[in-house]
Amino acid sequence: MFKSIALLRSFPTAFRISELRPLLLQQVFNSAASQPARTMSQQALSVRPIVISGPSGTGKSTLVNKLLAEFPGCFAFSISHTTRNPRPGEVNGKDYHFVTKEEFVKLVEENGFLEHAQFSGNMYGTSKKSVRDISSSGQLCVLDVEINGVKSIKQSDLSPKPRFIFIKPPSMEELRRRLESRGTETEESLKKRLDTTKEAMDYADTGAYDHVIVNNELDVAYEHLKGILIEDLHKIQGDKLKKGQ
Ligand SMILES: Nc1ncnc2c1ncn2[C@@H]1O[C@H](COP(=O)(O)OP(=O)(O)OP(=O)(O)O)[C@@H](O)[C@H]1O
Repeated sequence: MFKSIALLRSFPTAFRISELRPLLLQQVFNSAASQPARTMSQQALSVRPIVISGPSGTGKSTLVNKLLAEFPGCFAFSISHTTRNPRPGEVNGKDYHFVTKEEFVKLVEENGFLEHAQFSGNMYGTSKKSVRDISSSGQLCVLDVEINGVKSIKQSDLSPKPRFIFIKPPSMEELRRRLESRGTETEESLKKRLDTTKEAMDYADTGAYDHVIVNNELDVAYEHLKGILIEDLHKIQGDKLKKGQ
C-alpha cells in the first residue's frame, strides 16, 4: 500500500532515524538515558519541543546535526512504539517500544499518540508520553515531521507547546540539485519528494509555522535556527551544570 520511504517521511524523525540512522539515535538516546533521576528539591526544567518540517532535501538533517554537534547532550529524539518484532540486537525501550497490537490499539483509543500509521502490516507511532518525558528530562525534543505530522501535532494537546519551524529551500532548482547531489535518490523517489514540495510550501504560506527559515547560505540559516532556540539551550546547559553533567 505504501512505499516505504513515503511512509517513513510521514513520521517524526525519531521514527525515521531509528530506521535509517541508528547511530544517531543511539547517540541521542544514550544521552537521554544517562539522565539521573531528579530529586524533589530540584525544580524541573520543562523544555518546549521543536517540530521541524520542510520539503525533502531542504537541509533539516544538516541543520539539526549542526545543533547536535554544537550542543551535545541538549537534544533528544523520542522513541517510537511499534507492533513489529524486534530485529536481532534491537532493545525494547531503546530502539523502539515494542508492543502488542492490543497494547497499541489501547494507546490509540486513549489518544496517547501524536501520530501513528500502519506500514507493512505493522503499526508505528510516536507517543505523547515519549515526547513529554524528554521535555521534563530537561532536554529539547526534536520532531522532524511531514505536513500531516505537523497538522496532527498542532491539533494535539501536547504540553509544553512545541515551536513549529519550517525550513524553506531557496528555490525548487536548488532543492532538486541538493537532492541529486546527496546521491540517495532514484529517479522515482526524487520525483515523489519533489511532488510533495508544493503542498508543504503552500501549507507554510498559510502561516502554520512560528518560524520560517530559508536555507540558502547554510551558516546564515543555522544562526537563524540557533537564535530561535538559544534561550532554551542556555537554560538546558545551566541545568546540566547544576546537575554536574
Ligand atoms: N544551505 C545549504 N547549501 C547547500 N547544500 C545544502 C545546504 N543545506 C543542506 N545542503 C545539502 O543538501 C542535501 C540535503 O540536505 P538534508 O539531507 O539535510 O535534507 P533534509 O531536509 O533532511 O532531507 P530529508 O527530508 O530527505 O531527510 C545534503 O546533501 C546537504 O549536505
